[in-house]
Amino acid sequence: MMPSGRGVASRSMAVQTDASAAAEAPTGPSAAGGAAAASGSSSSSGGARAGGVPPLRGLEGARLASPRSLTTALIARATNKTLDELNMSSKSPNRVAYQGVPGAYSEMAARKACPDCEPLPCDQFEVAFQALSQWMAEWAVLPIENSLGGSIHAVYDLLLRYRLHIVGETSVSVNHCLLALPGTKLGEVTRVLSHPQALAQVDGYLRKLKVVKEAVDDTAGAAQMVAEQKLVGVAAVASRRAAELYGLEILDEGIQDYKDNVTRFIKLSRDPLVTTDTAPDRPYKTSIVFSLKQGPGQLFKALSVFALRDIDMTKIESRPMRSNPILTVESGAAGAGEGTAMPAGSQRFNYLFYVDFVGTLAEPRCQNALRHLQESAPFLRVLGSYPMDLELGVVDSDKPPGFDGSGSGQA
Ligand SMILES: O=C(O)C(=O)C[C@]1(C(=O)O)C=C[C@@H](O)C=C1
Repeated sequence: MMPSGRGVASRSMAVQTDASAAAEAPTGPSAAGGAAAASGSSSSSGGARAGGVPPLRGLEGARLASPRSLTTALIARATNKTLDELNMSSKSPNRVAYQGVPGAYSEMAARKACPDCEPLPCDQFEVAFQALSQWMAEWAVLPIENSLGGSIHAVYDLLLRYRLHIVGETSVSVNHCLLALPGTKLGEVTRVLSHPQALAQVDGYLRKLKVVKEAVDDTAGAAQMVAEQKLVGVAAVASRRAAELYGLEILDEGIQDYKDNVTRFIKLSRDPLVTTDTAPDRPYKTSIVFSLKQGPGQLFKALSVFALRDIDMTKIESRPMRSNPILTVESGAAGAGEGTAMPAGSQRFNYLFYVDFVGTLAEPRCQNALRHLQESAPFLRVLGSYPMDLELGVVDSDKPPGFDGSGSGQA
């Protein structure tokens, strides 16, 4: 039940069913600075509904008890009909796609990043990418890393496959609760459902409880399942808001193994955010992905382009290059040094490197660094340049913006 990915980029409202038309990754020439062309997109007005998406109006007009998420199958139908099935306004231009159902941490991040938007629940990460690519949403907000669990690899892989742009980042402080049907005692719980990241974040706690863990698509979805199916002896790891939305009792709170549990989310748009300001009043971050030439020292050379210019690198992540996962070592690629080297013709894995650094594409030193990087990177793509979130986790998941009228975080 883990999210997976495949995708399409389209500029029309026309429905695309063939997800294999994905903007595939690093086969073409370098694309440094590719994000610098179009103008940034923004606008915000109306459309938000308190408490999330209302229940689905079924095909016969019946109202179901709980909201339904956008799925690949729904996307493949006519767009307006799809929105109608989700009981969402087809007139609202400001939808923000997120993975999960109302009460998910991703919904809180979406509300924080796009305060005036209507959250569009999607059942998989990839569906959120598709909703944005196909103009069913104006933004998508997706988790990219967690302070305890690390990177969310599926989102990194999807970033490469879709031609979307990172235009913001935001973070949510994740405070997990153990939720069950009202009247349940902690000792009666034998099975616990949640998102794999959430289960990992409360691993120590659940070990002590000696329960069976079961992964589902999102935390709030787990709560919804326990409530709707009236699962006795089963608990969900989810937010306090999920308990309120689905009528569950909070058996325990703050159960994550480490108190500081923050998830960083990225905000995606079809258009890049362009700044010509070489010294913006708020620091910017730029995210890139690149491959390397063969041979020793290539990663060192690549990263030195930032160090040489005093550019602060905030993150590096390597992922298998799925389109070309195995490299055959070329003759001459082993370097001139003495010692053990891989002989020509032997094979090794091939990687892509995702790097975040502080700076904008308008800054000459960043432009020079990327130009320099192209010398060792046969493939280079800018994923986005965007204002940095400087207050990690300042929005508590117990008090998400848009519910208490106070928060209006920005991304
Ligand atoms: O399941 C949710 O509530 C989500 O929003 C997903 C997600 C994740 O993918 O990491 C987000 C924040 C928490 O770290 C746990 C789960």
